Amino acid sequence: MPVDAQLKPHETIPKTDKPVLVCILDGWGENENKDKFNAIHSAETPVTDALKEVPGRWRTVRAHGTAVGLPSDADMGNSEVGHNALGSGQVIDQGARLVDIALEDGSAFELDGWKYISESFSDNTVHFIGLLSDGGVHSRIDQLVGFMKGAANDGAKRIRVHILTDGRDVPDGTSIKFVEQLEKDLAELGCDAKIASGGGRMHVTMDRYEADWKIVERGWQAHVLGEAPHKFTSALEAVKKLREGDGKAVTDQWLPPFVVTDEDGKAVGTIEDGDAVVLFNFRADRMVEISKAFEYEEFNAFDRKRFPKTRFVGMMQYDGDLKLPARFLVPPPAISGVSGELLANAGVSTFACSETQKFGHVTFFWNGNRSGYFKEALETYVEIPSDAVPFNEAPDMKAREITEAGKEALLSGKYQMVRINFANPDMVGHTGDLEACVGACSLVDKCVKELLDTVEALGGRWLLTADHGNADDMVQRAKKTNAPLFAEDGSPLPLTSHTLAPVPVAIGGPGLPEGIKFRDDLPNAGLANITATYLNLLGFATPSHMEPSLI
Ligand SMILES: O=C(O)[C@@H](CO)OP(=O)(O)O
Ligand SMILES: [Mn+2]
Ligand SMILES: [Mn+2]
Repeated sequence: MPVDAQLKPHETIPKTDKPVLVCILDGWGENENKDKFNAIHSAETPVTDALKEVPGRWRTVRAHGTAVGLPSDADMGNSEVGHNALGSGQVIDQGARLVDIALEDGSAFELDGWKYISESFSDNTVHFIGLLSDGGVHSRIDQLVGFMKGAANDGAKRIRVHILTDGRDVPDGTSIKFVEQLEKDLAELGCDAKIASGGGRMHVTMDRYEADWKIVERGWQAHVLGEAPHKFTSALEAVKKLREGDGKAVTDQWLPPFVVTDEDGKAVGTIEDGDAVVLFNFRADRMVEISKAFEYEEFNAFDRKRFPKTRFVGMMQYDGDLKLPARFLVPPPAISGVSGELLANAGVSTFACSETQKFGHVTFFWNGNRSGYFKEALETYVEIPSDAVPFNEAPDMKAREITEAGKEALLSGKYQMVRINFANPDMVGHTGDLEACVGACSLVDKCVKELLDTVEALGGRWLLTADHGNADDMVQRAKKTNAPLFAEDGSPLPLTSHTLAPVPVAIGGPGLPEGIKFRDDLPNAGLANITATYLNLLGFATPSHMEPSLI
């Protein structure tokens, strides 16, 4: 669809010289389940509760499935698709769906990326590295199998898979079943195909936004060099043993790196000159660093020790600005006409801030998977460094620091738009620790108060929303009855993933003309409808290529 390059003034809402705040509560869903396992419901949230009572200025929107460009309505939302939608105002076919289509119609095997790696099939090894689950947030096992079958059909002699265990988009403990399933699939390929190395996604390879390069270094050592503190002759044994831990059980997300060896202790799948390497995750954020390690000649993040000359591809191109990686299997979604670009063209000054774990969400994903600025002179991006710990151990995260930075930006008078993301409900939600998550949600509610009070005092306008659910349900539930599920010892089975819940959206501020209310003819609105809504708050009309405004 052609996109508008310029914003036009809104017909009735005047531009304001006061700041407009857009605040994202990451992982804050509005869930029907309102028992104690809903950490938001259990938390002290007087501020966000009160917003629900304001007539015509609070509602929910859809944040999962087809409303955000995912293959089906069984797919939970996530930060990538959520922030893409919030930033662009469009429902775009996302990576998961584009890969499905390319596999279904066979086009994936006609494209340049596939031809490039095919040259390694007859004499070298083809390696697949990625997240092993059916979570559908970063990757899917059926897509991995689809590409491995394609490789075997096209003559690949030797396939090695380097697995990152999940337990975050899927329940903890499912790593075992996915390894069993993968081993069965590998045995059916009819070539020499094995799992070669692996580790938990939060500890090995899948770092993001340079929060901790050690994570990527561990992966490099295991996948490429065949070096890890733990060696096993079978991946299944590796996962089972490593979950037992050393006195204290370890969850799938946090398994240490391991290497699979033959009977003589030799790694079965190091990565060598001439090999092909495929990163099979479609989602970008956690693949950027490992892509740099494989692609960049000049590289200082850690000592690679050996830098094999590989035929390297991503499932997609992960960063449109950096053109990283240069080669890929399926072209990524083309996201154009995003709000950041239109606002920069209109001369609007913007401040964006979060902590490391969500920094790229409010910048990179928001801007349609671009890592740069549109007009640097108009944009200030502030990253507050995240702690490098499991976040139930420090559930406050950097919420206070983000609040301070946001208030300072609002009060400075330098910015017309201030964009904030609070990471806590999502990042603490992923730990499955209910108590920590309840505390985190209470704190975020207080931080929201401080920001809204600041906007109120300045006479500005604000919009508060979220990108998908997470903290709103912390327990696994029976499919039919929704009843919480418990382990044999009576402890609740933690839900570490996002949810399918819709998310709240609220608007307000003394600068907002009194009659402005949400319309009632968009019952199925989704996150993409929010973009035009905040553009309206900034005094601009809805661009023709965006989903309709909620007001
Ligand atoms: O941590 C992540 O990578 C995902 C879950 O897989 O969460 P979010 O989409 O909120 O970033
Ligand atoms: Mn998120
Ligand atoms: Mn998340």
